[in-house]
Amino acid sequence: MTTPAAHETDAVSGVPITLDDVTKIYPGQERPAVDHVSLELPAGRTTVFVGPSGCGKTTTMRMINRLIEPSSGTITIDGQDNRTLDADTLRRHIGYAIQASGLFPHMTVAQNVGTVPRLLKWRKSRISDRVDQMLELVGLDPADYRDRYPAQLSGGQQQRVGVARALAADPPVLLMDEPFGAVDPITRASLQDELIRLQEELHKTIVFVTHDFNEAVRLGDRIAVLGPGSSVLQFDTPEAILANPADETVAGFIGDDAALKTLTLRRVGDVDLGRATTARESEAPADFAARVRGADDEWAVVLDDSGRPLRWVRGDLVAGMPDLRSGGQPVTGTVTVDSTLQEALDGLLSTASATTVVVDRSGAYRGTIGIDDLVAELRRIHHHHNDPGSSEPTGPADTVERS
Ligand SMILES: Nc1ncnc2c1ncn2[C@@H]1O[C@H](COP(=O)(O)OP(=O)(O)OP(=O)(O)O)[C@@H](O)[C@H]1O
Repeated sequence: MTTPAAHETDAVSGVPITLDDVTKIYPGQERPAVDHVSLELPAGRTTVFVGPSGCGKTTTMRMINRLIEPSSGTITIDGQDNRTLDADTLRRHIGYAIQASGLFPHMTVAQNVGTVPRLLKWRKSRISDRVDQMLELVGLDPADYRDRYPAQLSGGQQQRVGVARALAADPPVLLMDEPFGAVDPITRASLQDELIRLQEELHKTIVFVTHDFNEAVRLGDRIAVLGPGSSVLQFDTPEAILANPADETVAGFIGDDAALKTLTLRRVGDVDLGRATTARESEAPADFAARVRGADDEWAVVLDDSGRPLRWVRGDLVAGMPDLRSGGQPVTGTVTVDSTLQEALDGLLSTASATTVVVDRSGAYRGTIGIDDLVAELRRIHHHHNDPGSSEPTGPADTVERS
């Protein structure tokens, strides 16, 4: 197995994990909790196990770091059978974060985060530096937090410390068992954003267990939808599962809003932007009116002199306006190229023009997205995943395959 240090300069620091025909029958149980499961988890990617309570997600995950021993089958980590790895090697290679953080209540934040480095007998100064580095990574000021006890932290802060602890020895693999299950929805969303940011930087092989399909869509490069005995009902990119669920059970798990969930996977920058007719507010209405008539636009956009969108004006009313410094309706709900298409949908639902204005990072006008553009994009994605012969590019799904 390659050591974490050897990966430091690589784009991908994670390693592949393979489950080959793995079964777990708990003592005294007739039915296997995990029944002949085979899965290949790609290196440097987040794979989410999602499925109903009791289907065997946790058991499957815990067999990877041997907190649970399989009854039969083989699990390899970077090609090596995990039964041949001693406890220290497993600790060094696999971080583990669980629901409600699992922090030791009698230890400070610093002692909690330093748990695995201490077991690995790192020097004190190295542990201390690493603790500070990890706390900064998860957005907690070391000076403020390292000496607190878990009870002196909010639920979200505890989860951050849990993630910092799991990452402390820089393991290529990170197992996360419903790590954000015990916090409120807003904190949960911000922890999810943080994990996405961390993963963009770290490229670990992450295995993430959740009940929540929305969370799976948000975090997963791949989703394994599991049924009873951890049977793999579907294993694919979130987009492919949403566009083409393998069966009724998977479709039921997705819910009725597959299209809305798909919109969360695409960015505004992925689609061709529309072009509204625009004018600076210092311009004469007559010139603007002529351009709007030429383009046959129902709505047009007035920009300030720095190019930032100010107001929507009705095309047929422009000619009668005394100037462009007032009138019309304020442009609201703008999005940037980094926003999701769902955010664009939210934006356009709040405007009379049913169109969202897209701005760049400085707030200057870039283009528009209308409801027709969103419908066309959804059709394109659906067509791609339901027509194997199609060669149209699919953005995120292709990105996963390429890199
Ligand atoms: N130590 C144990 N002894 C006997 N049966 C167990 C044991 N641990 C789990 N099980 C059983 O194995 C099955 C799978 O449990 P597991 O915790 O892996 O499911 P899960 O999908 O993670 O569930 P949840 O989402 O509710 O956490 C369940 O039926 C559970 O009752």
